[in-house]
Order: sequence, then C-alpha cells, then structure tokens
Amino acid sequence: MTVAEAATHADGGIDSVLLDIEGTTIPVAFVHQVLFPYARKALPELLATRGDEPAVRDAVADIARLAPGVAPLVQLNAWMDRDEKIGPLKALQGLAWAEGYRTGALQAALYPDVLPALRRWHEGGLRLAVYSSGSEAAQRLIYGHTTEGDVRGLFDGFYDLRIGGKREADSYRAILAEAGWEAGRTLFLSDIVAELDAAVAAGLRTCQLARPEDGTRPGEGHPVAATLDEVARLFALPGTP
Ligand SMILES: CSCCC(=O)C(=O)COP(=O)(O)O
Ligand SMILES: [Mg+2]
Repeated sequence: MTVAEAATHADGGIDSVLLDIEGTTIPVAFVHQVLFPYARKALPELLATRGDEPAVRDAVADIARLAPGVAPLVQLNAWMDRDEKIGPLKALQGLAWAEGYRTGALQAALYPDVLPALRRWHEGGLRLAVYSSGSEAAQRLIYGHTTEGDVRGLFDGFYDLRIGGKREADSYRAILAEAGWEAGRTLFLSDIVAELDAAVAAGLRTCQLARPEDGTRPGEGHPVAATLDEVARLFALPGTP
C-alpha cells in the first residue's frame, strides 16, 4: 500500500500503539553488535556465580526441561547462534544486560525519530505498550537507560514471550485482553512481516517499519514506513509533523 492509499484508508480511530523493539525503535545493529555479544560474554560467569538466585535457577530448570541432558551453557550458545526467541535465554540475557546498564557499559541509542514521536503520541493521548521477544525486565532496562534518560513512563505495558510468541495471533489477543484495548483501534508496529500477519489475524491494524539503515526490506500486505513520523502521517496519529 502506498502512503497516499494508506492515508485515504486511515480513519483516525487508532487509540493505542503496540511497539516491537529490535528494528522498530532500536537499531538491529545495536541488538546484534552490542547487546547480544555482551550477554554471550557474560553468561558463563553469570551461570557459574549466580545459580542460587531464583531467576537463574528457574531459567536453568527451563533449559533442562527444553533440552534434557544438555549443559545449560552449551544449549544457550546453540540458541544464541540461531537467534532463537526462547524464554530462558531471554531471561538470562536480561540479567546479564542489567549489570551492563548498571555500570554504564550499556546505554540504549534509539533511532532518532523514536522518542520525539512517542512523546507526541503520549501527550496526544495515545496509549503505548511494548511487545518484544526480549524479557520484560530487558525491555524496562532499555527504556530506563536511553541516551535521553529513563523514558519508561511513556508506556502503559511491557509484554514479552510469557504472553506467547510474536508470530502467533493468540499472543495479540492475550495482550488486548490484558491491556483492555480494542483490536480495531490498536496499531502494531514491527519490522517483521510474520509478526504483522499474526497481529492482523487478531484484528489489529499494522504498519511495517522498513528502515534503510538496517536494510529491512518492505514486505507484502502491510503499510510500510521508514520512521515513526511516517507512521504518524499514514495513520493520522496525534501530533503528526
Ligand atoms: C528487549 S531488547 C532485546 C531484544 C531481544 O532480545 C530480541 O531478541 C529482539 O526481539 P524483538 O522482538 O524486539 O525483535
Ligand atoms: Mg523486530
């Protein structure tokens, strides 16, 4: 759909926006070249020294259930090699990143268009929430440690894989039920077409972020935007520049 066509179809009825993180609000390069390597390096020591913490114990128990007989670190490395979106890996990565944000080694640099747009949308009365494969704790860390400070207050909710996988329509239904949002007035933003397809199956409106700096390719079946300002124009969101 072209920008003009989407604008024609826009009814101005969006009151809630659900946002993916990687490729939508944060550069793919930051996740793959900064966050993932940081966690991969930190995980051996984390497993060796923090095994008594409930969150670590729970994640290790989940790994044993999903991959019986495989050493936790071996399994984690295999999942990381394949960029698997799987609960215990995401929980442990979140714990590793917490230390990086605490020491200042990590700071989240969002795409430059993101915070100005989210602030306008928030001030304009839109409800915002996050849905990422990264754990809820990791999401809060990212938005709590951006280059512009703690912006967690912009969001009403943080949803992760506990609600279900991002390519399953039931996950979006569960988010709507929990948030009390209406499907037809909720816009889901992501760079991944399979996620957008699942959201459409649950009745949500969708827009793909295809950001040239990430090399994301526009897919079929959804309006496409390169920035959140373009999303705002396509869907007549509050504070459209
Ligand atoms: C919470 S930031 C790290 C994101 C992450 O771990 C990941 O796998 C990317 O998932 P997304 O659903 O945001 O594309
Ligand atoms: Mg993404």
